[in-house]
Amino acid sequence: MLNPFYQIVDNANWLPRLLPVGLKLVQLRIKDAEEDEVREQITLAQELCNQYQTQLIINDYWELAIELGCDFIHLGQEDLDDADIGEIRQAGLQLGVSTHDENELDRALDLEPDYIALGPVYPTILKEMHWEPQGAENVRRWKEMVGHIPLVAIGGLSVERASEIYDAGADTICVVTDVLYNESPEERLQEWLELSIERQAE
Ligand SMILES: Cc1ncc(COP(=O)(O)OP(=O)(O)O)c(N)n1
Ligand SMILES: Cc1nc(C(=O)O)sc1CCOP(=O)(O)O
Ligand SMILES: [Mg+2]
Repeated sequence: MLNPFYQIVDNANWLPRLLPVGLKLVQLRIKDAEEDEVREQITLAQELCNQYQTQLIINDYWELAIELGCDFIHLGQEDLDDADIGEIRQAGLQLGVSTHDENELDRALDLEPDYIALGPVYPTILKEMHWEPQGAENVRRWKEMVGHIPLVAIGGLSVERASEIYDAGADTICVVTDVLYNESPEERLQEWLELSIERQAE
């Protein structure tokens, strides 16, 4: 089962701050870096996540993830164009896939992924998106369509917006800025963890 709270970080240096608070599911999402730098970052993230028994998911770099013995990757639709899914599965990696519309969802479902992400649920300031915000209504629709596959909601989510999105059917909520751009990332993460523990108890 995926943890109900999922944090994306852009650098493994966040991990010594966030893992001691109790973060159990984290994605390393590095953009615009040399391969050696990414390799170092993944290795550091693996060491730290192992210490805290936290699930590490590598974004984009599926070949490095295989080389370094990672066990979970996240790929978007453009990443899928270049990825060798057979090699990824052969290496035993779990796979999460992004979706933004029903065509993308069909493609993702064919891959029998370990989770499906839907975004952007709300407007995000992190990156330019070509899709209108999905809203709680599409989270509900996606959950009906993905069935037993865990559904990850991403994009513009905050502690204040979380209950509506969990209620709509998201199994896990993934964020970047709500924690990392907060005045106190550790305190904001603590709020998320308390909320998600309450959800798990329900
Ligand atoms: C959990 C989660 N959902 C969606 C994404 C976005 O992936 P992608 O569309 O490949 O875009 P980039 O993140 O690579 O810019 C994600 N990373 N994680
Ligand atoms: C990386 C990413 N992918 C998205 C998608 O919809 O596929 S939304 C997103 C950014 C999420 O950041 P924040 O929580 O700060 O809005
Ligand atoms: Mg990607």
